[in-house]
Amino acid sequence: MSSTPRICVLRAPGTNSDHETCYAFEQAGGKVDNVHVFELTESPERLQDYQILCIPGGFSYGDDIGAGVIFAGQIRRKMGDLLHAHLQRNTLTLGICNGFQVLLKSGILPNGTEDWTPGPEFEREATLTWNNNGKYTARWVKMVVDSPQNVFLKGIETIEMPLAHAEGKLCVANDDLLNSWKANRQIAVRYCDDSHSANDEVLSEEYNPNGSVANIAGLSDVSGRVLGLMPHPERFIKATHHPSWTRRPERGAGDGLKLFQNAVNYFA
Ligand SMILES: NC(=O)CC[C@H](N)C(=O)O
Repeated sequence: MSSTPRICVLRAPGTNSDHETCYAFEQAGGKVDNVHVFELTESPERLQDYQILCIPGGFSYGDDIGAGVIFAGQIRRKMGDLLHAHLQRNTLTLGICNGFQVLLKSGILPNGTEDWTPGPEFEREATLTWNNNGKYTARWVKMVVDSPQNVFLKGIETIEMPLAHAEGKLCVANDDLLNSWKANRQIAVRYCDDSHSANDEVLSEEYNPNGSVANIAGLSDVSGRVLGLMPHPERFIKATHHPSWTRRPERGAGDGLKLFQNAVNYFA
């Protein structure tokens, strides 16, 4: 395997964060292609060329019938075997915001590399739905890492990033699912308060803007090779992206770059 991983940033009609996401992976030292989903459905074998697959943020298919639902259906029906083979290899998969919605609504999360099977039918026990405030909400949030085995989150304990979404509230069908995520360390990141504490008690809108169950901002699969998160690491690539940068000592790279560097360095 090459020491410089090839990265497929997969976009659909309505995706809007693909260029920033490509830039983030490039800054981390990866070799990136910005690929339209139809290119992959026409030439499925292309996915074998990549070590990292990333579904970036945006409004794929206009969020019609629920954010990420149509793109997720495309993945299950038209690219299922391809994705299954990708997950089985020693690859990484990242979904940011709309990408997380796609991973969850296709079942790639929480099932991940171990248990995901493609096909038209599947039982979904978790979803991302409308924020408690009923509005598209854009603001910076603080998070604590709860899944240190996830490749993307290696060495990160707390992190700040901006979020920007309408359908970011994670809901689960039952407590058993939540408990299994805890047992398997699948809760990747949680929204937290200024003292960086977060447990299952849902924090106020100031800290957990969508009202996600157990303050969950992102999920990992069991292997730690798949990550989906609502906030946008690609929007904190430089220290000066932070809204308080003039009052902070940090210069150079922003903390969001670490996720992309961790992914690229996994193949070094
Ligand atoms: N930034 C994004 O990817 C937004 C995701 C989706 N369109 C939503 O509003 O929920």
